[in-house]
Amino acid sequence: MTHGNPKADEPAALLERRGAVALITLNRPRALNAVNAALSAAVGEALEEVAADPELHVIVVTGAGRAFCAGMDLKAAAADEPVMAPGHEDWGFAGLVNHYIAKPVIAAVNGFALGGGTEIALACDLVVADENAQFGLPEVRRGLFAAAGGVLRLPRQLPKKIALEMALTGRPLDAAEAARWGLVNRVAPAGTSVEAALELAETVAEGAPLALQATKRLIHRSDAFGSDWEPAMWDENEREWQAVFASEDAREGALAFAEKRAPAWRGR
Ligand SMILES: CCCCCCCCCCCCC/C=C/C(=O)SCCNC(=O)CCNC(=O)[C@H](O)C(C)(C)COP(=O)(O)OP(=O)(O)OC[C@H]1O[C@@H](n2cnc3c(N)ncnc32)[C@H](O)[C@@H]1OP(=O)(O)O
Repeated sequence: MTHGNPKADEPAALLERRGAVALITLNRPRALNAVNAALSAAVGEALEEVAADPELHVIVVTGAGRAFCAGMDLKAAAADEPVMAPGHEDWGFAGLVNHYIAKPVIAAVNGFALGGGTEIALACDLVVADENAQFGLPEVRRGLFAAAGGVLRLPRQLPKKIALEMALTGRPLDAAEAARWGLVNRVAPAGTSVEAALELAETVAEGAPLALQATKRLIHRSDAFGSDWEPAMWDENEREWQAVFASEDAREGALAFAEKRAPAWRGR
């Protein structure tokens, strides 16, 4: 019996190409896109395909049906089935939450984002939430804790007392409250979060791929250093600058401006 999929052969994650934007959909709607080994492996394959495709510059992740992701598959865990795909530790669910992805990632949170679902949103660079979305870390109420980045990222993205209240009580935030605390960039009207996220992704994709990736890397790296980010980050900033400024795209960007035309990025 295939967990959560209406049909046995339906992939647990879908990959669609929208120009320079890749749309990855967690596809276990009957289990509210809970993360089991099949979904993690399918996400891993999609992410590896996107990472290797020079034509794809930005990623949008969303969920099929009425949930974004209801977290780890508790039924699989109860049945002692693996919840992470062996061999996909570097990609899959782990890849989504562990920043193994150089390209900017936007979460289109179309519904429940609980446990690992909120952890995916925390790991994404931008978050667009449906106005009916819910974010929460109920792990402690399941005998677990938010081990996929939740306890590590929440206090860096929200005020610590709010992070502690979420993680210690499992209390969910609705989209408006999540946006108020900075967990969400945009709240979209009900049912339009994917469309809004794709529009935002197209805006991001107007930037040069190498510059986008250097920007993402440096912002996350400097964030990791907390307040004492100097001088180590200036050295890293210089290394990234030298690489990007020497790229064909840096020259193309300047030329396009001078010639009053749109740039044609080559990703090198
Ligand atoms: C990974 C990087 C490396 C790090 C290394 C560390 C290891 C990492 C390990 C993995 C990550 C650990 C940290 C994360 C842990 C978790 O995520 S724990 C799970 C947290 N999630 C929850 O507790 C949510 C559980 N679900 C609910 O509370 C409710 O379903 C709901 C979301 C509030 C919706 O309720 P309702 O509308 O009433 O729908 P339901 O009938 O409950 O659900 C519909 C069907 O979906 C099934 N389902 C829902 N959630 C899950 C789930 N999490 N697992 C499995 N199945 C789920 C539900 O059972 C229903 O199915 P049917 O009964 O068959 O219809």
